[in-house]
Amino acid sequence: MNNENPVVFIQNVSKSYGKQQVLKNVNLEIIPGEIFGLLGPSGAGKTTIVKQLAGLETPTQGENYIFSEKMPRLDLMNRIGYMAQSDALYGELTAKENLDFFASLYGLKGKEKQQRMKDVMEIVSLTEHFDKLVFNYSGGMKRRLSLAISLLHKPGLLILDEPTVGIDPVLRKGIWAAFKDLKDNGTTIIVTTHVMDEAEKCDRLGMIRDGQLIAVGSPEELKQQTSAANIEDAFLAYGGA
Ligand SMILES: Nc1ncnc2c1ncn2[C@@H]1O[C@H](COP(=O)(O)OP(=O)(O)OP(=O)(O)O)[C@@H](O)[C@H]1O
Repeated sequence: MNNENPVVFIQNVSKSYGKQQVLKNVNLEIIPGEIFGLLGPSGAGKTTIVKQLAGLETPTQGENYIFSEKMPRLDLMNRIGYMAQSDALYGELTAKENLDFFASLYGLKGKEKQQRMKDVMEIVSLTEHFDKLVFNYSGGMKRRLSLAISLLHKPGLLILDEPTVGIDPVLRKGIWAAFKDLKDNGTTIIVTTHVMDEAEKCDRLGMIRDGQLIAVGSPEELKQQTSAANIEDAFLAYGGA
């Protein structure tokens, strides 16, 4: 931990939908410039956490702070990039038109907008598909376009819900290289995943099961503390079965 204020501060957060409690007293700090992974099985509560951080949901109890401001806050939206689990794209438009639409929403204009659209398409290796209708994109291409859109306004905090689902290993490697570059430029990144080799690439991980954070630490720390050979075994040792 360093002395800077955390980018994300989750304080005693619980969430219920009707009678079902899906988050149970979650406490977490995410520090500037780290890649933080939320790891857990389907239904554990990962999406619920990141939706709250993106300002799309509110907790039943507790508070979420981003850049020291209590969420949700509309004026923080231009400092946060959010990529949802399902792609929110316009199929009848080209990739370029989709980018143009979202870039305008973020207030980008003129040459800067055009340049930024090119840059983000390059990051996700879609440059040659700029003018293709999104309807004709594959699932993995749509994921990459969604990622490109989340990067348009150079957010300080990037929140990515299963960003690499449906993306082949070669492109996945490229995307993780892009995450490292963004991190090196000071971006803080949160990714949800249940892919173990991705979890290994995070600076720190939060293991979540049944709405509870059961362990937080670097992949090395988590393995050492449980004498596990890999993250999957560490997860099991913390009770993540
Ligand atoms: N709007 C909602 N109304 C009712 N229940 C919900 C709602 N959103 C989420 N849930 C429930 O909350 C629990 C946690 O869901 P969540 O989507 O956060 O899990 P997850 O860890 O992201 O899973 P996955 O990896 O499958 O996306 C699940 O039991 C889910 O059914």
